[in-house]
Amino acid sequence: MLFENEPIVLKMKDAEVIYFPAFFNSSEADFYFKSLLNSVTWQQDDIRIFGKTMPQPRLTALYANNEKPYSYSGITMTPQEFNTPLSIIKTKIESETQHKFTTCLCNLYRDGNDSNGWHSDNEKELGQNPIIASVSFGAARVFHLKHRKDANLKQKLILQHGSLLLMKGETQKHWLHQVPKTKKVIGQRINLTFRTVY
Ligand SMILES: O=C(O)CCC(=O)C(=O)O
Ligand SMILES: [Fe+2]
Repeated sequence: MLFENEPIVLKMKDAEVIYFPAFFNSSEADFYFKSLLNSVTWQQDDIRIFGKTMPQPRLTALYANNEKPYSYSGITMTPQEFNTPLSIIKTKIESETQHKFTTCLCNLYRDGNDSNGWHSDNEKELGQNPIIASVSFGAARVFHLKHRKDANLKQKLILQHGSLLLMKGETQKHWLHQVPKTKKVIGQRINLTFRTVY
């Protein structure tokens, strides 16, 4: 199809969200899915929520081109150096966004029971109005956004294999996002969130 990778700018109050459904073509996306599944050092950390310790409901890994750690949900992750596939993907995203990223938080959702609860990427070390570039490979998953103050304002997207989602401007300040569990029988999904950690 001719315009399949035209970016979709979501009409959202207090937010700037842009979705590229086919940022990678299907053979590139297949290649990166397999190569990241094998090359990323996936681990399951314990998180603290409301004073309770529990295993995170997905596997994660942190990569960066500096030594700065990243902390969220009561855990502090120390980065490893970027591997080859992550570096290539980072360069392609930097050329699209005209923004330099330092860090990539990788998520592996093993099946529909893995998830990412309501949060915003508003950690201090990301600075004000951070740009977050989120790449998805593998099983398509639902992604919800909801406004912090106005319960009527919601968005639902299906993040496709090979897609890119950009969240910028005041999105993190005014909106929360999540990847809910699903009862559907689905395969693994890899998500990469590129960030700049100051
Ligand atoms: O898996 C996703 O699409 C979202 C990941 C996310 O929100 C995060 O890592 O902060
Ligand atoms: Fe997030």
